[in-house]
Amino acid sequence: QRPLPCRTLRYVPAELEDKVVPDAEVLRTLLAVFRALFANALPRQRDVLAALPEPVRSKYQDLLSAQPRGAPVLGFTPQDVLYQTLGFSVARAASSLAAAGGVFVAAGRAPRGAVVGMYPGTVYQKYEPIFFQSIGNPFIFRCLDGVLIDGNDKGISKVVYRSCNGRDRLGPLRMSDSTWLTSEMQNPLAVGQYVNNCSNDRPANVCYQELDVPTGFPVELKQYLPNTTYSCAQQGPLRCVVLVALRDVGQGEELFSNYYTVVS
Ligand SMILES: C[S@@+](CC[C@H](N)C(=O)[O-])C[C@H]1O[C@@H](n2cnc3c(N)ncnc32)[C@H](O)[C@@H]1O
Repeated sequence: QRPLPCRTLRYVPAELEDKVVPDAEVLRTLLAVFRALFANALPRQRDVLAALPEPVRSKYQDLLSAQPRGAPVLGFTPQDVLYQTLGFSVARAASSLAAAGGVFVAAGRAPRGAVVGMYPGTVYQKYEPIFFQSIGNPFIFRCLDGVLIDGNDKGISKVVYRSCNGRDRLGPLRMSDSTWLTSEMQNPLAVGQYVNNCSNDRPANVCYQELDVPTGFPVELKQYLPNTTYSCAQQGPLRCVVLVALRDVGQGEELFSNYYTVVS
C-alpha cells in the first residue's frame, strides 16, 4: 500500500472481508431509497424528466400526471423519506465523544443488516495522485484492492469532488450527488464519513461494506450516489462503500465503526 500523510486511514482487513449482507440486498435497499427520494422530488425534476429517453420517462408518467405542473412539492424531507422507506433515519449530531461530531439513529430502529449509511467521496484508483488531498486528512477510506475514497467535505478534497461531479453529466442529469458537501443533503444516507471509531466502552455497531455499483444502475437515480471517480476515463462499475448495522440499533444510539487504524 502506498504511504500517505493522512491522519486516519480507514480500511477493512482482508480477513474480515466476508460481507454481513449480500451485494444484491444492499443494491435493493439503495434502489428503494433512491426511487422514493426521486418520486418525492419529482415535481422539481420535470425538466430533467422531459430530457430523458422515453423508456425511462414513461416509468414516472403516472407520478407526473398525478402532480400537475406548479403543484407544491410533496414536501417530505429526505430524512422523512428514509424513515418511510426503511423504518429509521440517521443524522449527524454532537458525539458522545468529547468535542466531536458523530452519527446517530435519529428515528425508528435500524435492524441488524440494515444499510445505515454511505461513505461519500472521490474515488481514486491505486495509481491516481492523492498526495496533496491526503495531507492531514482524517477522511480517507482504503478499500481492499487499494482504491481510496476521500470523504473530506473541506478544502482541496471538496474542490476536487465538486469538479468531478460537474464534469460527469448526461444532459441535465448528474451522475453523482454533491449535496453532502452542503447543508441541503438530498441523500440522507451520505453521512458515513462522520461515524466515529469504536473503543472498548463503545463497541462497533456498524461495519463497512464495499459495493461496485453495476453499470446498468438506473440513470435517473445516479444523482443520489455520493461518489464520483477522480478520473473521467475510469471504466467499469463505480466503487461505493456502505455502512451496515451489526446489531439492532435503536433511536438515539450513536453509530461506531472499526477504523482498523490508529486514530490521531
Ligand atoms: C472522519 S472523522 C469522524 C468524524 C469526526 N468526529 C467529526 O466530527 O467530523 C475522524 C476523526 O474523528 C475523531 N475520532 C473518531 N473516532 C474517535 C474516537 N474513538 N476517539 C477520539 N476521536 C475520534 C478523530 O479526530 C479522527 O481523526
